[in-house]
Amino acid sequence: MASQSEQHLLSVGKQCSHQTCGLVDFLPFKCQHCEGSFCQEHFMVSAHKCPKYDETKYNRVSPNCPLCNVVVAVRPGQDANEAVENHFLRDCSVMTGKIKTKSTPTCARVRCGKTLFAPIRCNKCNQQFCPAHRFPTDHNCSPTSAAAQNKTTTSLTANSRLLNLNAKASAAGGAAVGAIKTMATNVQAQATASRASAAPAKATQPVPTTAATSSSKSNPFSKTDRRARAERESRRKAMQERAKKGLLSEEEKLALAREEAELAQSGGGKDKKDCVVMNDFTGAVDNSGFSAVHVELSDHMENFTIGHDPLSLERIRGVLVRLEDTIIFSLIERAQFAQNPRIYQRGAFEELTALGFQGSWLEWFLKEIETFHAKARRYTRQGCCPDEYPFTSDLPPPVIPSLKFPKILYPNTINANPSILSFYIRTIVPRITRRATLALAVSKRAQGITGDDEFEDDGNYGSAATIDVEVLQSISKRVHYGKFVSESKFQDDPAAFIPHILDRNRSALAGLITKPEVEQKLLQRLLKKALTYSQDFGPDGEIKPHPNGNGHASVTSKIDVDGVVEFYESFIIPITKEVEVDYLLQRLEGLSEEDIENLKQKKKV
Ligand SMILES: C=C(O[C@@H]1C=C(C(=O)O)C=C[C@H]1O)C(=O)O
Repeated sequence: MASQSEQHLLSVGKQCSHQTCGLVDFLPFKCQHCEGSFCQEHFMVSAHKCPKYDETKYNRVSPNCPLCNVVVAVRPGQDANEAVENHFLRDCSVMTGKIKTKSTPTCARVRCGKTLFAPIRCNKCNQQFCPAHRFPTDHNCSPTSAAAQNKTTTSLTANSRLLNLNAKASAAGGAAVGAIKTMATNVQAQATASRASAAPAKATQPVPTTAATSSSKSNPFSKTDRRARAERESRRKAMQERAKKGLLSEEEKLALAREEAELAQSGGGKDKKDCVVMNDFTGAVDNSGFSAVHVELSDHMENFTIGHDPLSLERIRGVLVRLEDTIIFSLIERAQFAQNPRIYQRGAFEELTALGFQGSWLEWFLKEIETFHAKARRYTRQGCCPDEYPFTSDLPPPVIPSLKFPKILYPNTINANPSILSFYIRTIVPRITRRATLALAVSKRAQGITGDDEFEDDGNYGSAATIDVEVLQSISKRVHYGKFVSESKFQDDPAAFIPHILDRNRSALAGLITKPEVEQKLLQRLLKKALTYSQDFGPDGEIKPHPNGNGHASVTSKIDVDGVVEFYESFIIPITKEVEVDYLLQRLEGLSEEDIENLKQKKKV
């Protein structure tokens, strides 16, 4: 029984209102929602399951738009998804094309994203941070030049933006994750849609080298319009200058690209050309008097319908680096299945013979898939500037008008696909599927199936051939990108190449285009990528450590890592260089001696 003084003390404190607690707390906490008194253990709304707490009124996270990085306001009770969707449709400067007013910057540290009212710029990586992350050690600083940093930021693809977005989502906590995930899905859908519906017509209109032109909507003679045009032109030129220094934000670059496209569409009084001639192949200014204006949008963009310098060696190499990922991941997919040699043997399927098709199962897949892709205008006219080369011939014309790409490559007839297909079937498939093939044989022997039948196949003809086509298309694109490399190097210094082209000196040309340091770095990078991408992860994302046949101990590997490197070293790089030399040998065809002399005088500044 408590004494009198203790009784007195008890009257000072308050009993915890939690139904199972009742502790007398001398410094009780008061819940702002239900106004109950609680001890330290139960004062949180979650601890006493407060009936008066409204989650939507309090725990709201305002997500950042993944495209324009503006904080999207979410009204009390409003679904975050809905708020974000509305932002996309009405306010997002990237989705709507409105030139973005300067938004308040946010902390560049991943999973922070705090709105910065007093940004602190890191003098190493040139990004802006909140006070908590202003030091390089607090924000995983990657010291690069301001321009490169800007470029890196600029070249964020939709996907990498989405990755950042997911990082923000997990940092932002539950309420926003759904909205951000929905937004991420829609961003991808929008990005795909906008890529698919990219208006190529604008990019094909010539861009006059003269000063500002009148837009078709305005009156070219009115003073007000002239001033508006002049302002617009001076703003465009200023942005172009900043673009050259890599100082534009992504949105500004998109705005500039849009400005260029609109200007190109208004086109000026000159006769329209089918193609924007991105280069004068004769060495003289091309007869249209036009030269394209490029805006660097991203180092890795292959989209030739958006103006950027398609012959920048840095951009081209960026595409080759990105294609390494595509090739590795598609090989990882193929490695799941046994070799299934039957799908590469002509006449092995009587069902195909009955259809009148004499080729192999894989050749049938190539024909059917490429027929559909040709109708969807995947293959532009040969020799101009395609970066997609079919493995089959006699394909139908596109059902929609073909894209009028700007002329980038010199007309040529080079197609290395027959060699790529043969090497793939004879060398890559057996090596990359060896583990699955041997595992299949073990399981067949366990069922008493022995001899050749052990190694026959796992019956996944459709899956294996579908992935085969993907691998072949990615290797083909990579190898034929050598043409862009050659055109870029040729334009840098035509005089260095022309004598060897005229002498048909393959080894001298090969010596000019070969960059051993680039190749060496590529093979080192490739090994790291293959090791990383092929790791097996557990349900919690942990790496499943166990030794494997590759000799790279302690990590799992879904693919023959050494095989990937060998494919590049022994085939992909050599055949790329053969394509580069073959392209150069055709580079002067059809040019007069005067044209060739003019070319010799040119040197890229
Ligand atoms: C592609 C280039 O040209 C050559 C081919 C290379 C390749 O196929 O990876 C790499 C360097 C060069 O030897 C280049 O210079 O980047």
